[in-house]
Amino acid sequence: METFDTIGIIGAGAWGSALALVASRAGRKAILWGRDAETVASVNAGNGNPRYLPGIPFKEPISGTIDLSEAASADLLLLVTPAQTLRAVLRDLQPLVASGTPVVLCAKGIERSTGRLMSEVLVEELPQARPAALSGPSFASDVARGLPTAVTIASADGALADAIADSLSAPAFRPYAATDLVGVEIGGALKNVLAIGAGAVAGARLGKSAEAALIARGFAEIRRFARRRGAEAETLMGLSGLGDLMLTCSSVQSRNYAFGIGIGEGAAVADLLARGRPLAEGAMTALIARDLARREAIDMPITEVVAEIVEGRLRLDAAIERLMRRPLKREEA
Ligand SMILES: NC(=O)c1ccc[n+]([C@@H]2O[C@H](COP(=O)([O-])OP(=O)(O)OC[C@H]3O[C@@H](n4cnc5c(N)ncnc54)[C@H](O)[C@@H]3O)[C@@H](O)[C@H]2O)c1
Ligand SMILES: O=P(O)(O)OC[C@H](O)CO
Repeated sequence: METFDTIGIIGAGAWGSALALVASRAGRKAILWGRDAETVASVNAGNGNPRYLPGIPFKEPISGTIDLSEAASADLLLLVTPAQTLRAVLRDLQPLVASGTPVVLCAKGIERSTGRLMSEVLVEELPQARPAALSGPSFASDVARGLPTAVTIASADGALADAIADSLSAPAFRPYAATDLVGVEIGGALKNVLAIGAGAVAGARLGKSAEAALIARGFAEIRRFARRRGAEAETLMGLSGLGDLMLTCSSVQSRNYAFGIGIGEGAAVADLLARGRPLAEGAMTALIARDLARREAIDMPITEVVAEIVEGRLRLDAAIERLMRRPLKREEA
């Protein structure tokens, strides 16, 4: 099996830092690239990442750098900047990455301007890379603290997925390898939309029954969308799908669920989206998924109302009424 001794992590936010800790715990040399010199200096001084993971000590060695070429020369790259920044980051990486380098996409989203999945953006901008994705129920702060976590690592090349899983496996971090890259990406991206919806229902105190109904029917939408993209139904029943829905749609630790709670409590979406707020990628994904669903005639009524709420064009009570008044149908459809 291939082994990857040095791992370059691109993006020194919460998830990038947590994954750098994982790589180090797995016995690899972890090179964490960040654009913020202060954060990088803090990591190198052994003071952790107080901006994104406050109060969590970094006990394992991580080499921080603001030099992209240093991280880009690693045996394996993890790309951990937000979804909408991926293309720009890949363009910077393009001249620095050796042919055949495996690149693991860790952002959970879809590109707004093109509707492309992260792996599609990767193929366009970094054709010399071997694509993979990491997804599943995993809060950065849990992982950084060393709490037990399981994720999926997917690549169309099963041997590569196995090798990446092996290289990142640590006592409290258990990766499962998979080959359905598209299914894993879709599960990770679209669960954030439902987390906003479930959070809104919780914030408005509409009851746990309503939350469960929204998650189950929203999950049917995700599976419909994934099927259309050629994903395997089984994939969505795994960690990057059902597993991540269970986590993200039930915990205030989730930025997307917390964003939804804010909406349900009556906060203005513009205020919740203001700069400096924690990243709630589902807000962007809702708009993209709604547009793609319309274009491809995929029935996604919950995604549709979440998008309209995020746009400030629909109130939560009107959204619920619209969903409840839809014509009755067979559950499996
Ligand atoms: N935080 C989690 O628990 C978690 C878990 C799983 C997956 N993810 C996914 O990981 C991705 C990153 O999330 P995060 O939690 O680390 O976000 P974050 O907000 O904590 O950090 C984002 C990082 O990206 C950097 N960044 C932003 N724009 C950039 C650009 N244009 N060029 C270079 N760097 C840029 C920021 O400086 C910051 O270091 C998201 O897609 C998220 O869905 C996060
Ligand atoms: O904080 P969130 O909502 O971005 O969720 C983080 C992870 O995706 C959970 O698996």
